[in-house]
Amino acid sequence: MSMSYIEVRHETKSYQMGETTIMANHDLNFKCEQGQLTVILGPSGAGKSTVLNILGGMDTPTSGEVLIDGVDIAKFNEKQLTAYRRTDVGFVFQFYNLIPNLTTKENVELANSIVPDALDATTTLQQVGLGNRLENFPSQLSGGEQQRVAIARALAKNPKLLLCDEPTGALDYETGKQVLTLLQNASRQDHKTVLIITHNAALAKMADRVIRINDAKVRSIEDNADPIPVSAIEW
Ligand SMILES: Nc1ncnc2c1ncn2[C@@H]1O[C@H](COP(=O)(O)OP(=O)(O)OP(=O)(O)O)[C@@H](O)[C@H]1O
Repeated sequence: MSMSYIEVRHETKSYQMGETTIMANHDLNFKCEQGQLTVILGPSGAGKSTVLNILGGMDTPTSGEVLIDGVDIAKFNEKQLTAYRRTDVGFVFQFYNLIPNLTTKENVELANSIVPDALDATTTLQQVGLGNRLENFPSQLSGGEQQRVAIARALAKNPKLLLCDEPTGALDYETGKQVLTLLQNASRQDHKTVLIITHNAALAKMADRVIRINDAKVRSIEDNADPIPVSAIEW
């Protein structure tokens, strides 16, 4: 049997706070398939950001294995983690994290410039509907437009994996849907492995796989045979 793109095995992350141990992730086990969209669903404090940070090479687990394309990144040193974050992962955060004194195009080019197989910045911005906003600064764009720049920036790196932390958290309903459509397309059309973490249960319907976590543990894993296009989801 071939391996999944992501295989998380007995992943635990704990924090020692004086006398008490805080379990942020407690023996997580799950897989994500190449080219699929996976949603990790859970309430605040469930451990979602912790596992996303670990998958993105921004943090390392206390124990367990985190296999990405068959390689255990839990064993990586700082240098290997930096290279992994740089070339293999595109990040989309709740609050965009654009560089304020760079234009839309320059924000994407900056990300582009650090990887070998980058896509053209202008083309990628056109793809997310921002071909007419190339020379604008982030402060001149709406929240939804800024998030689309962030998605273009992530896609332009041409990463294998797209990690999204509450990507619609700061957006209104319709704008959120536009952004989610782009992420769904990234898996369906561009065959990226996409992972979204959210507390919004409505997003479960758009995913190929839904992993519910609560209180630091995986509570259920479900596959959708027929994920619904974002445009048809209501919440
Ligand atoms: N650096 C840290 N030191 C101590 N405890 C931490 C640290 N980071 C996270 N935690 C704790 O781990 C648990 C899980 O946090 P995490 O941020 O992963 O949850 P979450 O599901 O992403 O929540 P939210 O949706 O509110 O961001 C929480 O109890 C949190 O307080």
